[in-house]
Amino acid sequence: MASVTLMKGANKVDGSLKGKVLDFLYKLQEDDTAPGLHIEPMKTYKDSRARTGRVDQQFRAVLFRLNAGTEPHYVYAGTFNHDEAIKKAQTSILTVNPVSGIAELISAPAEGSATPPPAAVVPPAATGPAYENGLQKAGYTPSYLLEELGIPERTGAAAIGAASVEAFEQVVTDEAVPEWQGLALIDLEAGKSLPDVKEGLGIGDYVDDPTKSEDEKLAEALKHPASKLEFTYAKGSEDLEYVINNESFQDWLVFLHPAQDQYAVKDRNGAFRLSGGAGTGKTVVAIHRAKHLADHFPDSRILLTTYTKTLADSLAQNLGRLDPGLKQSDKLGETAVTVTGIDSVAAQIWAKASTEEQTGASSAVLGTPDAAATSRSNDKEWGEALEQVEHKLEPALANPTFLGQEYLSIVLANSVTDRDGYLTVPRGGRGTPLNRTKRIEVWKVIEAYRRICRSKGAVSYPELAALAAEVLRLRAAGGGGCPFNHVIVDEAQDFHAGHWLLLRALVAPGANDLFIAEDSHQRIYGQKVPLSRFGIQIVGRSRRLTLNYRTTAQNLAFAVGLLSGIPFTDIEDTAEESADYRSARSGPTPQLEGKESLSKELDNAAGWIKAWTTDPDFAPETIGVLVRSGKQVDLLVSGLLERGVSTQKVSGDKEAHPGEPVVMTMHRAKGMEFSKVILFGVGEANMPLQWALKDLGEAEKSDALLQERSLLYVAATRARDELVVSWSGKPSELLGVGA
Ligand SMILES: Nc1ncnc2c1ncn2[C@@H]1O[C@H](COP(=O)(O)OP(=O)(O)OP(=O)(O)O)[C@@H](O)[C@H]1O
Repeated sequence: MASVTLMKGANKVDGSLKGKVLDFLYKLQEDDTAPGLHIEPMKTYKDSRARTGRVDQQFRAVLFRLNAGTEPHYVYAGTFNHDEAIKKAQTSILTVNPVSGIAELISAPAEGSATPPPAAVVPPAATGPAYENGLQKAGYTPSYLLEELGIPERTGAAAIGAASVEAFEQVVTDEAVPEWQGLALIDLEAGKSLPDVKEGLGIGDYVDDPTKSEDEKLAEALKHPASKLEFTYAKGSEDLEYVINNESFQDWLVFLHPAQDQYAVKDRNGAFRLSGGAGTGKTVVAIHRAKHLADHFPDSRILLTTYTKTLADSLAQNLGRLDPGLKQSDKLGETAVTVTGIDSVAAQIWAKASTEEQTGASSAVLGTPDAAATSRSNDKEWGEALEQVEHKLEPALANPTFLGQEYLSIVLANSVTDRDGYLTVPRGGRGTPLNRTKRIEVWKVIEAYRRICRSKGAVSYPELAALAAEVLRLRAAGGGGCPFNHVIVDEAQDFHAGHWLLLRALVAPGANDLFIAEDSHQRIYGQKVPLSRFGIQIVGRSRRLTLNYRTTAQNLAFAVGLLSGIPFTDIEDTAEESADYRSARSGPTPQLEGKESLSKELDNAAGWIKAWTTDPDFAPETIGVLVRSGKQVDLLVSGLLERGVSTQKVSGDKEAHPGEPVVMTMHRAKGMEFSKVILFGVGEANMPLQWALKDLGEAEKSDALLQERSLLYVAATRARDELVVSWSGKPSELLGVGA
């Protein structure tokens, strides 16, 4: 028997070779002395542990053999063409970094060669705009980086000497530079302090233990949190299969950043909030946390929830990928992980409540015992209420946006059921002040709204959430307990007061009760409401992720630029930063293209899609064309078809099929990602949507504008590799590019 650790990239072999690699590794685990494996040491080597093994006639596996326990342990570094494998085995060294204690595979120049490893090459000089290197600015020197972190002086010098963003990225993403070193340099360059960088990577004071053999030290180092960025231990044959069969873009299933890992597994003594820019892995952490809690508390009932059904379906699918054996259940309150959208949770609780519970909840929330709740109301009923009631409200108050927000954030959030209650309830946090006379007028409309909805047997989604919360509250007060032990929320920035009431009622306050992943910059629905109002205390229990795994540094810079200078606050009203988001990937600069007519803009989009899809290996469905409104989706699909480009419209719960680029609204693209993205129609007429701002008061208008900006940020951050932004006529003011 032998045990095996796999290195990142182990899965990056051609599909046809995967089966052979797996066979080789199974046999290695069973018996490393089996003759068919041809495990051979190198004649010349830099590391005496280096071996190659025979995968087939042409391909060899590169391995490092450790004697650190009762059975041999192999670190598998990948499968390569015969000659390449020999060279890699001869020139690579598996070692423990003497300063950080992290395991790393480094390359040494081949015997007799004077060529230094790539990181020593001085990167090209700046070609783009003036670049201020954060390492230079902070006064770091190569010797300091070596002393404090163990980053070789040659790498440190190259990073400090980088004179452009591209040159810096070339250094930190160089294959010869261990991943943890690249990430540490990216963090330091972005201005993170050295102690924070060390903490983020789990680097403490490493002390060499002379009583241990070198192999024992290596085996220990492989367990360091930052070693897990590149090395993963395969427990048995199932683990081997899992890693090797992984698609290349699903590295997150196995290789977590130490910060991500920590947020996934650390016990919390109450609610906890994880924030972070788009693509920093909040969803990845939420999924890992669900699995971690299920593994560690096998008798518990866990809810993983988010804003929409589509996103919930994708969470369920990815949780299934992470752990195919994990019990998932659609039934609320089963010992399992339930993955479902928050509105569906509310609907299920209400539907299953007893008549007595429904009557009690309806009286407490709506002031009437008979909320039938058989259908859903929407904004239309506000229009009807305004028509039915004689009121003296000015246009800024007499509109569905203001009234809907007031109703949700003040009336429902505080279970106000009558006029006196409304006249005395505190309205802190609402932008538009209301004196007593105005409150009386507003209440008249609210009463009419409630009456109209009741006559239709309808409740709104927020009402349903508040009703479900009250059902649970009544049940818990009667000794019935809460349906869940742990609740994990993704995309929490869009949750409204009704949702927060429900979340609080779904799980009792206590250890690991609520884990909240959110990004205030991506709030595109609803109102921000302080969580403390709902008995959820996260002040001081909040952390941020800043490394973007999804998009290139160029796309990220563009997206973050959309937010710069605009103040954002998080769920607890604390200023939210965006300046320090960063990416370790590089790609083309986003293209901003204004055309004189819609027809020309369509020509342009068709041109991009045709160019991208000429490569037969490129999957067309990884192109996303995103627009502001549903109307534009239809226009685009037919306009592109006229130009010989067939696309698919994706809306609602519909899933995209392979073979065609996807056209959808920016709202629908929330939480998704594409290789290439065109943001189409980002002109003055479409963004911000003028009709959505009509008649709004100052506070509501500025919030609506903020949400339009966030929507553009959400849309721009869907692109992994390439981004094109186009418009016809004048550009949107949100782009800040001038006419
Ligand atoms: N440790 C990791 N290794 C490799 N890829 C990762 C890692 N963490 C995240 N990713 C990838 O980065 C992308 C973004 O991750 P994720 O969707 O979790 O981010 P997010 O913060 O939830 O983004 P958004 O807020 O935009 O929805 C995904 O493609 C994911 O696979």
